[in-house]
Amino acid sequence: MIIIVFGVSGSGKSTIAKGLSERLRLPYYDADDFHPQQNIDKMSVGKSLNDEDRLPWLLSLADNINIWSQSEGAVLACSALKEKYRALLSSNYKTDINWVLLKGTSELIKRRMDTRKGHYMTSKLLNSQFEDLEIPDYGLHVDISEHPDSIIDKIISNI
Ligand SMILES: Nc1ncnc2c1ncn2[C@@H]1O[C@H](COP(=O)(O)OP(=O)(O)OP(=O)(O)O)[C@@H](O)[C@H]1O
Ligand SMILES: O=C(O)[C@H](O)[C@@H](O)[C@H](O)[C@H](O)CO
Repeated sequence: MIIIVFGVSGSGKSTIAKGLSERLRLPYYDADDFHPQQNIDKMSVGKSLNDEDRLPWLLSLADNINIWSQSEGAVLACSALKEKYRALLSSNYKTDINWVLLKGTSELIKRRMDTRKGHYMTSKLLNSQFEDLEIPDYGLHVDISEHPDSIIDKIISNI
């Protein structure tokens, strides 16, 4: 089984994907760990990524999803903001991906990001993340205002 937890920066993807992987006993991966260094450097100086920056990253993730789907499966935390990014992520993979969108207001997410320590991504880029986000009409959409445990329970009972 492949689950992709997606949404804007700071929406809780890593927190929720990690928790889901523990509960479901599936390996956890964070798409942040697959960015080329130049993407990390760009975000670290407060510049948002464009389609060109994201392409090699998405292609390498698509290859990995293909590999994971043939072994133990995975829970992947990945922004996957645009429809064409999600199409790329699923292009090598024959069966359906379980898409889980974390939805919340920019005020709530900004508050959480501003108290998060030691992360290269600050809330300065949050507006551009919301501008890029294309909300699909498929997948499970979950409200992030609740405690992570209740969000994880809700996801598990709906996938
Ligand atoms: N449901 C929640 N309730 C309260 N705090 C939360 C919740 N989910 C996440 N957080 C906190 O919000 C912050 C952002 O969460 P997290 O790092 O998991 O988001 P992310 O989407 O993975 O971010 P990024 O894309 O920038 O890596 C963290 O400090 C995390 O502890
Ligand atoms: O598509 C993107 O713009 C990136 O994936 C970002 O979302 C960051 O990687 C992440 O949010 C930082 O942690």
